[in-house]
Amino acid sequence: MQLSIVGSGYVGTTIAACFAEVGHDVVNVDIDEETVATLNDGDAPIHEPGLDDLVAEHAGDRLRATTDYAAVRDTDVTFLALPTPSEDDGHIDLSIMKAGARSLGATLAEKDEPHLVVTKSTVVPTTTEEVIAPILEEESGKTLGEDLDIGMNPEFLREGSAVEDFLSPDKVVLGSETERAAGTLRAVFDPLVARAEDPPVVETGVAEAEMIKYANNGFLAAKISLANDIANICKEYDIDSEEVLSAIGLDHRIGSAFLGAGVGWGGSCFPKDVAAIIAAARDVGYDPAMLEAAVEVNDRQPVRLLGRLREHVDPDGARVAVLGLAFKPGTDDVRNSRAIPLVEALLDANADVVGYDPVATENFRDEFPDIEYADSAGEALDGADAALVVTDWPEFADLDTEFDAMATPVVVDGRRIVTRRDGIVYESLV
Ligand SMILES: NC(=O)C1=CN([C@@H]2O[C@H](COP(=O)(O)OP(=O)(O)OC[C@H]3O[C@@H](n4cnc5c(N)ncnc54)[C@H](O)[C@@H]3O)[C@@H](O)[C@H]2O)C=CC1
Ligand SMILES: O=C(O)[C@H]1O[C@H](OP(=O)(O)OP(=O)(O)OC[C@H]2O[C@@H](n3ccc(=O)[nH]c3=O)[C@H](O)[C@@H]2O)[C@H](O)[C@@H](O)[C@@H]1O
Repeated sequence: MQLSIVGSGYVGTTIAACFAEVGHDVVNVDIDEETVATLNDGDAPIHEPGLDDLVAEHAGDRLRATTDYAAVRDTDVTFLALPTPSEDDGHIDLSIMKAGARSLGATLAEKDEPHLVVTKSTVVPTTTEEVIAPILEEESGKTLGEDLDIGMNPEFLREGSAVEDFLSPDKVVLGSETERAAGTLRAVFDPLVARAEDPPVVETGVAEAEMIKYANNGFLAAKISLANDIANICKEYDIDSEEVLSAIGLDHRIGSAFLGAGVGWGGSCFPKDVAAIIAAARDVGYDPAMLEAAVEVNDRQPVRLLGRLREHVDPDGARVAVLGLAFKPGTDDVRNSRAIPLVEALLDANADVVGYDPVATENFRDEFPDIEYADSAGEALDGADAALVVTDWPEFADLDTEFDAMATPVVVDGRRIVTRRDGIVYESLV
């Protein structure tokens, strides 16, 4: 089929390359000329394992990119994969989605045949039907259910495993309100579902599909926060939280995934999506106490980590190595990294901060240009009065003699990743 995707970032580029891989012809529309040029050169504008190879294979053939929205007129289906950031008060910011829908609608005014527009972005319930669809109708002159259809297909890929997650999904969620839209969505996903050996395909309403995404992210974030709540109790009783959490994970009703206790969750989506659904719930008169508690526990973890540090070292004037700047291992993305509130608090306490991350240093330097950065963990630890481990990069598990170069070997581990114990003061957050 002929597909178009508006927005070629983490999601738009990943799904474009994967849709091309399963046999569709795909055109990405993006306002960023560098992104478009990079894609057309056969390179991926974002770095994800396996993505470069897919883009290189299909660019110029089944995959192309342009800044010109008119390209969507030669396609049957358009996916909107645009940013949906947070407003200051946590509400979803739909301004980019609205702008994209306006441009898309204006372009569709010139197309006679019916067209399906699918929300791929994470949007709060009723957005597609009550915000996007009216803009599309107004700009295109088309009528919903006649020569215009809408759908909603939430994305569950994780950064660092985006291609694998999209090509081998746990589930495919297809939200639609007409049989024609449902049939077109099925046709788009049939080759992927066949290739992935038939994952469950959930066919549901548009608003249900929007809510499934928030429920998925909200539940995962809350599961981590509950693990942290339990781990914090264990810590106060000097009980090994890892023993406790790995044991409960054996209960098939709980499962071991996302029980990793530590300094908490960050990234480009959990914080914004949990905040957005809390705000959307309050807008309709419901106070989501569990989701609010998940945020509260999460916000406390960096504070608790600094408290553990203060038990051993006064940060005022101390040289503190911050190991791990990315929001999670396997990515250079620092959006809402837990290192951000920690570095802010250390600087407020007049600490001398040196940061290290295997791949995220340059992105973190954009946020904190005035702190020192090291090219290795060993260099960061050399002469340091304390170390804070914030991201669970596998290489940190192998650190050993590097700690001997510290001025005072105090290691406060926010992710239970460091294995060395003898000859250092080791303090784990949980
Ligand atoms: N990043 C992730 O891991 C996941 C993100 N999502 C959701 O997918 C949506 C997109 O997120 P990302 O791909 O991470 O965003 P991104 O920020 O990586 O990419 C967005 C792209 O849209 C382009 N753009 C902005 N305004 C535009 C316009 N008016 N017309 C055309 N292109 C425009 C930007 O140039 C950029 O290339 C969000 O709703 C997000 O919550 C869902 C699952 C996973
Ligand atoms: O909507 C999105 O953008 C995506 O958000 C998350 O994916 P992502 O943010 O890439 O990363 P995760 O692997 O989920 O980790 C999120 C945060 O939770 C933390 N985490 C994760 C797992 C765990 O056990 N403990 C824990 O603290 C990580 O360090 C990280 O800061 C979801 O896992 C994806 O399904 C979803 O599509």
